[in-house]
Parts: sequence; C-alpha cells; structure tokens
Amino acid sequence: MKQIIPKDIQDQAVVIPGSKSISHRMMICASLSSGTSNIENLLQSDDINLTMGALKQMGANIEYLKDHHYKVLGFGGTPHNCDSDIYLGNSGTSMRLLAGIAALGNTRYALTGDQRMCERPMIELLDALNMLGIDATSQNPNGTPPVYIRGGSREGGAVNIDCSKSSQYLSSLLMMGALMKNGLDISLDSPPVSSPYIDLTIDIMKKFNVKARQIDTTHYKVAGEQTYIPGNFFVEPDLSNAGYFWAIGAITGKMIFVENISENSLQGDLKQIKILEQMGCTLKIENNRIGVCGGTLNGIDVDMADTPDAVPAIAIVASFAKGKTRIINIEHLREKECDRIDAVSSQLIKMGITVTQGSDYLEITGGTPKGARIETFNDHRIAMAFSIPGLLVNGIEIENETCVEKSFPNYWNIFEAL
Ligand SMILES: O=C(O)C1=C[C@@H](OP(=O)(O)O)[C@@H](O)[C@H](O)C1
Ligand SMILES: C=C(OP(=O)(O)O)C(=O)O
Repeated sequence: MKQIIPKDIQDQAVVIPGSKSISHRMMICASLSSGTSNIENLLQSDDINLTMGALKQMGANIEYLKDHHYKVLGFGGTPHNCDSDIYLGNSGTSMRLLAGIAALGNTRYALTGDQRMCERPMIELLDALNMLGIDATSQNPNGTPPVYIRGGSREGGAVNIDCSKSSQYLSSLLMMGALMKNGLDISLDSPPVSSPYIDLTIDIMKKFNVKARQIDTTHYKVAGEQTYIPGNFFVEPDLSNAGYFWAIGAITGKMIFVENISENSLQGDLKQIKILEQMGCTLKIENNRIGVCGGTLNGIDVDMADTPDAVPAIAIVASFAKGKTRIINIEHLREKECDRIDAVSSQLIKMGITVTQGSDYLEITGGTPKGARIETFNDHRIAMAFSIPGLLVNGIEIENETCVEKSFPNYWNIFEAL
C-alpha cells in the first residue's frame, strides 16, 4: 500500500520510458526478420518481458546490451516449434499479437495467461484464424485463453473479423498476413475500436519494409510474401503514460512538460492534450516536448473510443472540473486489466464524487475529491491515475501499487521526484 502525501510542486519537465505498444511491435517485427536489429529505448516492463520471453521460445535470439538497448536476431518468417506453454500474464497485446505469429508456425502453440487474461476476449480472432484454415481453439467455450493455435495453412485470402472489443485482433492479422501466400483482405463488420493502434501497427511494419494499408474504415489489405527487413530502431516515449503527468499539470495549475515527444507522433493518446485543452488547460508545444498547465477546469463531452488507456487519467481531471464530463463509446474498457468503467466509477465514488455509468459511458460530476483507500484491481492505469489527486488531497492510499510494473516500472520514482 502506498500513501500519497500532498505537496506543492513546481513547473517542470519529466522524462518517461519508451512506448509499450511500439516496444511490443518492434520486438515482434524484428523477430519476424532474418537478420539482426538494434532497438534502442525499449520499454523494460513486465508486459514487454512477456513478449520477449515468448519470442525467445519461438526462436528469436534477444540480447540486452545496455541502457534500454536490445539486439534481436530474428527467426525469419516461421517461428520454431515450441513444446512448452507460452505464458503471457495479463498482457492483452502480447496475447492477441502473438496468436497471429503462432499461426505462422508448423506446430501447435499453447498461449495462456493469468486469471484475468483468461477472462479477456479472443474468440473473434480465433474465428478469423479458423476462416483462414488455421486450427485455433480455446479451452473455454467462450473462446478466452488458454488458446491453442496450430499453423499450417499459409494461403491467406479474404477474412472477416469483429473488432468492436479490441483493435489488437486486426494488428495481429496485419503483421501475420504479410507472410502468407496471398496476403490478407480483411473486412470488418464496423469500424474498429482503438483505431490509432492499427495506424501504429501499419507504421511500424513500414519501418521494417512491410506494407499494409487501410482501404476504408472497415477494410484493410496486406500483400503476401513480404519480408521483414531488420534495421536500427528507436522507441519514442509512451504517450499513454505521458498523460499522468499532463493530468498532474491540469489539476495543480503547474506547467508539466514531457520530454522527447513530438506533436507528429502516431500514438493515439497524444489526443489527451487536446482533451485537456478543451477542459481549460493551456498547452505548450515546443520542439521536442509538450507541456500542459491547468486553469479553471470545466467538464466536457468526449468520445474516447480511440483512446481507451487515457480514460482513467481524464476521469481524474474531470473529478476536479466544474460541471459534468461525459466520456462515451468506451464499452471496450470493460475488457481491460479490470472492468475499468466500474473501477473508475467505484473509486471516484469512494472519494465523494458523483459518477454514473452506463454500458459504454461514464458521467462524472466534478466536485471536491477527498482521500480514500484506492483499490487498483491489479490495473496499472487505476494505480497511476488515482495517485494524481494525492498531490492535492490528504489521505489517498494506493493498494497493490507495484502493479505499475506492467507498463511503467519507474512510475513511483518519477512521481516522487516531482
Ligand atoms: O495494440 C496495442 O498496443 C493496444 C491496443 C489497445 O487495446 P484494444 O485495441 O484492445 O482496445 C490498448 O488498450 C492497449 O493498451 C494497447
Ligand atoms: C489494456 C492495456 O494493455 P493490454 O491490452 O496489452 O493488456 C493497457 O495497457 O492499458
């Protein structure tokens, strides 16, 4: 349990670690190549360790050099046989992206995770793989992990998938499809949630010389028989994690910069600065850093379908704002590390804030948050977001604070150094 002690902070700049989403993707693309890649500023966290462990089991040679710099010798287009289960904790990105990679192998892969991962959806991806002639099954009738993938058919072709619960399914098919004979022609029932993560996948594949494209919001294509080319890569800072510091700027009225980031980043959670600006914050966008400073905060209506990971931090800012904030189109938040709609709502209510929730929205009436012991549900984003009000309010305590290791192991050091 961590007690947060209120304190006066100054205007300042923070340096945060590399992006989790980019780190997963670069490790996977490098492993799919046939030569040596260098990846600098890789995020070192539980989830990235799980992806690296899996890729090693599949035959990649991954060596840590120093200072977040890794050397990867890929296994080429076909993962090696793998007798033991691949354990992926509660990393949805690892589970969904690597299921597609397993489908490129010649034997059976068993992908499993912790108790929560075994409740998170996978059936839509398994159905799509089966449509492509790949034997993909689950131990559970509802399709949740453990899942068993037996590669074999690399024909590719047309496939349909439902991405209303996760964009990670589509990222998986795109990365895998480039190595199939006929590529993939992927149609969706409706536009995917979390769509900026798909743009990120396509962009990182491009850095490895592999092309995939969006035809329209429900149609994607990737040509087959492409080759992932190794190279030297750099992981930019994680903009989901930048959001906690921007939110601190918002509620304290201090200018908090996050260093080494650009307004041209493809990370969807860059959008947090626009949301905070709409709530009354001032932005400073400089050459290589972006700062947010709070003013009089007001509630807003905001669609966060594209930026699910930013919801807890924005909800905290909303609890300090004047009036109501409605965060809509976030049903997929119920499928994350915990049911995040419920977690945000229950913990804000504990802090004396009025919150109502619907199946796909949160409505927060700003007020005067008070101290509370915060249950994190083993969700890093709940732990980090709810630490923020502790800078202003007495009595905030965060249970199981080490859960931040999923994506941001040195969060508490940076937070405490503010
Ligand atoms: O592809 C990715 O790197 C991610 C996609 C998002 O998930 P969904 O697409 O399941 O919403 C996001 O919540 C997750 O933290 C990372
Ligand atoms: C949902 C998240 O990650 P994942 O889906 O990879 O578990 C997250 O980091 O907030």
